Amino acid sequence: MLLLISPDSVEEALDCAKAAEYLDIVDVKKPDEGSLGANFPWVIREIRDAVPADKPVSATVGDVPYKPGTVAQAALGAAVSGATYIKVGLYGCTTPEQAVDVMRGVVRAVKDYRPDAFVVASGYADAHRIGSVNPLALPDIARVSGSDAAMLDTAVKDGTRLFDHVPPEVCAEFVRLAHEADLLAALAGSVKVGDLGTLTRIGTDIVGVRGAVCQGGDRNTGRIQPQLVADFRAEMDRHAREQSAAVAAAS
Ligand SMILES: O=C[C@H](O)COP(=O)(O)O
Repeated sequence: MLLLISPDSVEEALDCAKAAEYLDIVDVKKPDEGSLGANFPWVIREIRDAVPADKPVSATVGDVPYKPGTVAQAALGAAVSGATYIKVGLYGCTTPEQAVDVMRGVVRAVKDYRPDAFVVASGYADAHRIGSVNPLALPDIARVSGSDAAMLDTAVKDGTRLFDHVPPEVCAEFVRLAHEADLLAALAGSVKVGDLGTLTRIGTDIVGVRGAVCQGGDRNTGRIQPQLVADFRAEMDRHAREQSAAVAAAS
C-alpha cells in the first residue's frame, strides 16, 4: 500500500520532505477550499521543487462542478505546474454519465500533455450528503473514462470518517471492482492508524491521509509532523508483514 500525504502549503511540504523516506506521494491541496480544494499553480511548482525528485507530486483539481471544459483546463494547469498525479473530486456530478464526461476531458487534457501522468477519479464516501455519484460507481467511471485510479475521500470534514459512510465490506467491494477494471484503488477520509489493518486486508493500493499525521490529529489547526508520518508508515509496514504471513500460512 502506498502512502499519500496532503500538505496545504510549501512550509508543510518541507516537513513532508523531512519524512520523505516514509511516504510515497506528496499531494498538494488547499483544504480551506474544500475536501479536494485546488491550490495555486505556483504552490504546486514550489512543492515539486521542494520534495525529492523521486517522490511523485499529486495535485487536487478541486471539488469540481459538472463543467467538463473548465475542469479539463484546470487539470492541465495542475500537470503543467509539475503534478504527475491529477486528482479530481467529482462533487457536482450527480450521475455516472456526467462523471465520465468530466473525467474523459481530464484524461485527454492531461495525457496529451504528459502521457505518463496518473489520473485519479475521486468520489466521496459521504456522497449521500452532497447529492454526488454513488461511491461504488467510481471504479466504472474511472474505467470508462480512461483514468488510472478510483478513489474515495469524505466531502464533509466534520469528524466522520470513511468507514462511517462506507463500511469495510463495501470498501472491499470498491477495491474489488477497481482491480477488476485494472485500476488502482485509493481510500481516504479521516483515516486513522487503527484503520490500517482493514485497509491492508481489503487490498487498498493507496491510502490518503492528512489529519492522522497532523499535530493533535487536527487537519485544520495542526501541522504535519514528520514523526507522525514515520509512525504511520511503521504501522502500515507491520500490517503488510502480518498480511503476508497470514497469506503464506493459508497457502
Ligand atoms: O487525500 C487525502 C486527504 O487529504 C485526507 O485528509 P484527512 O485524512 O484529513 O481526511
